[in-house]
Amino acid sequence: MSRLELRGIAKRYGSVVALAGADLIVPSGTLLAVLGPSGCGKTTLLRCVAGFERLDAGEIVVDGRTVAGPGVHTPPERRHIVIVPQEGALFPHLSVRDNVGYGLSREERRSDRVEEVLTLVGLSGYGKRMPHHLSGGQQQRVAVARALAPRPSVILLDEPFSALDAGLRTELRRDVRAALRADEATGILVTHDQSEALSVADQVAVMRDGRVLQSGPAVDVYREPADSWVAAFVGEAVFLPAENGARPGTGGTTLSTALGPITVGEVPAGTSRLTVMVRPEQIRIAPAPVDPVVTATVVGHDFHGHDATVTLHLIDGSRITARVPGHTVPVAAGATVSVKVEGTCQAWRDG
Ligand SMILES: Nc1ncnc2c1ncn2[C@@H]1O[C@H](COP(=O)(O)OP(=O)(O)OP(=O)(O)O)[C@@H](O)[C@H]1O
Repeated sequence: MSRLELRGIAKRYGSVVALAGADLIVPSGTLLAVLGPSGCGKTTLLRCVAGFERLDAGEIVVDGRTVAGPGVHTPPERRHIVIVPQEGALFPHLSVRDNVGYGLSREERRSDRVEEVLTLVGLSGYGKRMPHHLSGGQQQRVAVARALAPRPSVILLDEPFSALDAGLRTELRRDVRAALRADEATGILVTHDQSEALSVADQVAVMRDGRVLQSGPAVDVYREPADSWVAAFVGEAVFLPAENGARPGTGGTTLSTALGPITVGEVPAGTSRLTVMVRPEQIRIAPAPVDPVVTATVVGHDFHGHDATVTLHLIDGSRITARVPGHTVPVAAGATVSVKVEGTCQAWRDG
C-alpha cells in the first residue's frame, strides 16, 4: 500500500510534448483510471512512473520518497512498481505457478503467496498449467497475479483488458478490481474505455494534451465535469444555452432553457450567458403534459437493447438526444411530447 503523487511531470520526445506538466494523486490502496484520447500521454505517464523514461521536469513521489525529480532517477528495478501490459507477456515455457513466483525470493515462492494471489484472481488450483493451456482472459488473470505477488508499491495496468471480448472484459475487470482491493494494492489503470474507467476505478483522471484536466471520484467527474470537453469525453452530453437571470431554486439555482427549468449547482458569478450540460438520461419524456409544460417534437427513436435514444426537436430549433430505458414504447416520429430535466446539471460560462 503506497500513495503515489505526480507533481507537474513533463516529458518530450524531440519536438513532441508527451507530458506537459501532469499532476495526479493516487491515494494508498486505491485504483485510479486514466482516461484520454489517443496520444494524450497515458502510456508515457505509466512509463515515467515505472522508471522507463526520465522526466524532463516535475517529480514522482511514492510514499513520500522522490523516485524521479530534479537530479533523481531511481531505476525501474528499485522502484517496486510493476506494469501489467495489454497482453500479459507470460513466460511461455514456465507454468502458471512459476510465472507468478518469478519475481519472488526463494522463501516467498515456498510460502502461500503464489496460491494466495492465484486465488485472488480466481485461478486457485491452476498452478501446474502452462500458459498455452489457458484462455486469453485466464492469461491476463495470471499476469495480474504475477504483478500482485511481490506486493508492489504501485501496480500499473496498461489497457489490460483491451484484447478481450466485451462479456469477458466486464467479468475480468470486476474480478481484478476485487483482487486489487483485497490485496490493498495501489494502482493506475490506463484505458480508452469510458465506461470501464467509470465503473472500475475509485478515482478517474481525464487527460488531454499531456495534462490532467480533472481527477476525482467517477461520479463527480461524470456529473460535475470541469468543462465541456471533459463532459463530452466521459459520456454523452447535451449542451444548452441559458440565461443567468437565475432565480433561487431548492438545492441550487434554476436556469431557464429550451428544455425548461434546469437546476444547476454553482453558477459562475458575474456572467449572463451560460452553457448548461445535461446527460441524455436526465431528460424525461412523457406523452401527456407534465408540469411545467415544455414540449418537443420526436424526430426518431434508436433502439440499443438495454436502452434507446430519442432524437428531439426543441422549441428553439435545436436537436438533442434523450436516453430512455429499452422497454419504453417508441413514440412515433412527428409526435409532440412533453420534456423535463431531472436532477442537478452543470453550468459553465459561455464560450
Ligand atoms: N518513443 C517515442 N518517441 C517519439 N514520440 C513518442 C514516443 N512515445 C510516445 N510518443 C508520442 O508522445 C505522445 C504521447 O504518446 P502516448 O503513447 O503516451 O499516448 P497515449 O495516450 O498512451 O496514446 P494511445 O492511447 O494511442 O496509446 C504521442 O504524440 C506519441 O506519438
